[in-house]
Amino acid sequence: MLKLNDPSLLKSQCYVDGAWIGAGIDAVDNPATGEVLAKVPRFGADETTLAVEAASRAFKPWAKKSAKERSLILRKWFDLIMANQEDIAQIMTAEQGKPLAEARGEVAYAASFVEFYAEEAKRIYGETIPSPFPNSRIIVQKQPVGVCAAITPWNFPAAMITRKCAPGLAAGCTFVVKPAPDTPLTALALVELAERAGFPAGVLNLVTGDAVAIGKVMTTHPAVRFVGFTGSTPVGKLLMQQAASTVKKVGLELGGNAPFIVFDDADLDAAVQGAIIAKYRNMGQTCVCTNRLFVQDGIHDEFVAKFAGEVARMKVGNGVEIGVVQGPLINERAVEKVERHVADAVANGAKVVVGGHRHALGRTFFEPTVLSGVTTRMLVTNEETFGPVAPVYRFTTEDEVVQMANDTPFGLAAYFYSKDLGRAFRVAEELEYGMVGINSAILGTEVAPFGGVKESGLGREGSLHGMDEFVEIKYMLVGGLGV
Ligand SMILES: NC(=O)C1=CN([C@@H]2O[C@H](COP(=O)(O)OP(=O)(O)OC[C@H]3O[C@@H](n4cnc5c(N)ncnc54)[C@H](OP(=O)(O)O)[C@@H]3O)[C@@H](O)[C@H]2O)C=CC1
Ligand SMILES: O=C(O)CCCC(=O)O
Repeated sequence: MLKLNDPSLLKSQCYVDGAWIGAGIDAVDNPATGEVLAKVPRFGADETTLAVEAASRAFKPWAKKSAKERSLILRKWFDLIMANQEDIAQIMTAEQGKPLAEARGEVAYAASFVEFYAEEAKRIYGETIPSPFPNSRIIVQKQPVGVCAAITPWNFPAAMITRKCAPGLAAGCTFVVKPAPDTPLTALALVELAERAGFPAGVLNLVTGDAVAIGKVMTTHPAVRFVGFTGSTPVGKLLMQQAASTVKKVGLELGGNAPFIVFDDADLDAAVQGAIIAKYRNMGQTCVCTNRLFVQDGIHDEFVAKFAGEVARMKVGNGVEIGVVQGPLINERAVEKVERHVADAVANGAKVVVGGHRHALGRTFFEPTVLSGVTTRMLVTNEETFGPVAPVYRFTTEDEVVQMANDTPFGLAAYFYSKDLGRAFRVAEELEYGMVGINSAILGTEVAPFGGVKESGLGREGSLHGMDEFVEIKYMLVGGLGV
């Protein structure tokens, strides 16, 4: 059972127009134990329409508040999230599976977006442009887009919500959020803290339930002006199509197929540590986790031996246990996908260096795995595995590896290790990705623009640029001034 300092953070109702509503129907379970943690409502089109209407009524008064007033409420939300960091982390590990240390880190990461955009709320500046017409002025003003919808995944149950909502709320938008069915409890705890922080009724609403029905309302209701989604590319494409019917803005953070390249001249130990982080964070279940490791001939065997040695030492178990660095995968479907990818690679000639099977703990646990001798004919090359499997490819030249790295419809994150400064700029500029880690395996921070190119998505989250999605630019030409 979950033991929280503040048990009232564990909610099992949805939040619409400032009220907690709905009966608990859909079970949320702990992927490590199978224990049912709570049941949440199964809402559909009708309740989502009510939530959109509430957000629509709340929009004008919220947008008319001064930037400083909105900023202060966001700041209070940040303070409350950090004051309850431990409870939210416990809820997150229980429903999502990531080790407690990672969950605490995600809560702080989630809060950082709220803090950052509380500050940015006061800096949504306009422009004045020298007018080509006599006696006139040109003024450009930024205004909030209106009601926004956010559909979020289970792998980052807190950060994907705040990374979308904080800039929008700061700009004066209102929200309807649909969290993933595996992880609604973290989201509900955040909303409970938002209520305590003082967001007026209707400004932030959350519904759980039938994804297709909820998504349909979010993408077709004329009052919704922006739809933000993080998840798989096929669902992102569907939402984009649906949103076209009323020409909504869309922000999409979709799948990745991140390359991690180690050149002969790399710092070997740093590259091994980087590969561990880039591959096994959240059990390989992040869109920026590396899906393909390319290692140059001269350093290949040494890298594989050191890397596999580290991976073999990883402790697997329930994320609340001390020393555990690899928890369960989100569900058995995810384990089956990982098994399919490993079996396909082995059938086509790859060698299992370490791992390769379901873990002795059973059900949702999979052994952290390293495969060598991987070729581009295998499933792991073309599909996001989203699990703890590191396929290692051998390469010879820089041109060859850049071509292999770019040979995918995806373009979210890429990483490479090299001490050659010329190569660093050359390769970074050639990689067709929205984000590139150079001798670094961590990219996410509230101060930098997170997002992809090609089929990995549209728009950016975080940083100054993350605000662009939530504002419309209005140009005013003021004539007849006589000056
Ligand atoms: N970019 C990323 O961070 C993520 C990528 N993925 C990738 O996707 C694969 C599958 O994972 P999965 O969880 O099924 O991802 P999905 O894209 O199916 O789910 C993400 C979110 O979208 C919702 N959703 C699904 N279909 C619709 C719809 N028609 N309308 C509105 N919302 C919808 C889901 O709700 P519901 O579950 O109720 O359908 C969930 O909240 C993973 O293996 C991974 O490769 C997954 C998660 C995050
Ligand atoms: O997997 C995702 O969609 C979010 C990545 C988390 C991050 O590093 O910001």
